[in-house]
Amino acid sequence: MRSTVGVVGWHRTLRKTLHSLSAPSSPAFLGPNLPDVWVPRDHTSPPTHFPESLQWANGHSNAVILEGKSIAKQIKVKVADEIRRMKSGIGKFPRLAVVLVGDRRDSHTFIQIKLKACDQVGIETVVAQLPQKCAESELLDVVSSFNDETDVHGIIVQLPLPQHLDEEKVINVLSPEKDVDGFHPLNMGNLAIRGRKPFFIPCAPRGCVELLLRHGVEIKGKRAVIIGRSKIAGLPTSLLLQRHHATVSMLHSYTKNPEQITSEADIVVADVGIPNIVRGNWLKKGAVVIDMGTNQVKDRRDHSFHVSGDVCFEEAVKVASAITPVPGGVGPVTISMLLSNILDSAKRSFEMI
Ligand SMILES: NC(=O)C1=CN([C@@H]2O[C@H](COP(=O)(O)OP(=O)(O)OC[C@H]3O[C@@H](n4cnc5c(N)ncnc54)[C@H](OP(=O)(O)O)[C@@H]3O)[C@@H](O)[C@H]2O)C=CC1
Ligand SMILES: Nc1nc(=O)c2c([nH]1)NC[C@@H]1CN(c3ccc(C(=O)N[C@@H](CCC(=O)O)C(=O)O)cc3)C=[N+]21
Repeated sequence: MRSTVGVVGWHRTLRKTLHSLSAPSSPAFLGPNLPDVWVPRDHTSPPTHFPESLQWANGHSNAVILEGKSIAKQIKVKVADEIRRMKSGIGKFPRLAVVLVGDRRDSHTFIQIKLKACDQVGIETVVAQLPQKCAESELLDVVSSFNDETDVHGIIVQLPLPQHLDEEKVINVLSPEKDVDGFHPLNMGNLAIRGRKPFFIPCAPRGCVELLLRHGVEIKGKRAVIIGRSKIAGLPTSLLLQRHHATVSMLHSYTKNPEQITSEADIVVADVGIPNIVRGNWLKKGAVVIDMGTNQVKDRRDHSFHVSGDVCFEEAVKVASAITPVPGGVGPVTISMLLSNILDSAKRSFEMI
């Protein structure tokens, strides 16, 4: 079975020494009134101001730029340190299996970013690459075989899948205990219901909340508007923000007059996939803006690509009190949250937690 799959290979850990920074303790990811078991392990960070990481935008605005790269680096240092201690203590380390179908340019870019990050912290990876036209049964077999491998602690199936494949069927087959993306209905359902505990919280929503907490943005009682309802970002972000006691509205492609709704929001999260859809006049003065959009835009003249967010930054920065840049905002923190989820999964498997 595995012979039909291009297994790119095991990427042995480089265990590069990421210079040690002060070790932050944990924020309560699932909201302030949840039991201690909810508090993620100590490789994530407290709700504290990090003045050194704040930058002030130039021009007409004094919006704080919610920079994600340095936060991601700090989390990576903690994860790498734990993995180093795991390796020297019990001689084991985490392994991630990545399933990549087809040849979408953006998916290949995202996978390269994930593999590099795993390599930096000492997570071993294996990639199963399937052709665009692969049969659904072939994909399901690959996922099932990774479910059965005890030394695989996390599995990600890069989305979106080609249209002929049933995404929900594939995610259903994933073992919820290896579902480090947090997309399995058991994990998503448990995220939705107050008092319940998923094995994993999806990475982009965790990245969004980590950024808000790190920069001291209050979530409780705030009006949050999420534009987009995908299972990767929009839906779980709305679920996580309600667990943090925000009052949440979700907008989608059938929403009429979205700018009316966003202009009442304290926190606006954009997860649409359309460059610059969110304009400055969509925002209330002083709103906090999280731009999850990572759109690869082709330059008409030289055919090169650049990354653009869903928010028109130049306009929004003049209105917002704080805003994430693209690139360098939520994206890198999302990746560090994936590393944190994989480490947690390995620790659970080794009965270290
Ligand atoms: N930074 C990060 O960590 C991450 C970034 N992303 C980025 O976020 C973007 C979206 O990705 P993804 O969620 O996978 O995309 P999807 O296409 O799965 O979802 C897009 C969502 O936007 C909604 N939408 C589409 N058009 C409009 C509109 N005109 N007004 C309001 N809502 C609209 C859709 O509504 P409907 O449901 O009605 O179709 C849908 O819910 C991409 O740029 C992606 O790269 C994604 C995940 C993580
Ligand atoms: N199973 C699955 N899990 C995912 O988590 C998943 C997915 N499928 N499909 C696609 C989306 C998108 N996503 C991003 C992750 C990192 C960046 C990221 O690192 N962005 C960098 C720049 C990236 C670039 O240069 O292209 C930044 O914003 O600075 C962006 C987007 C995860 N997704």
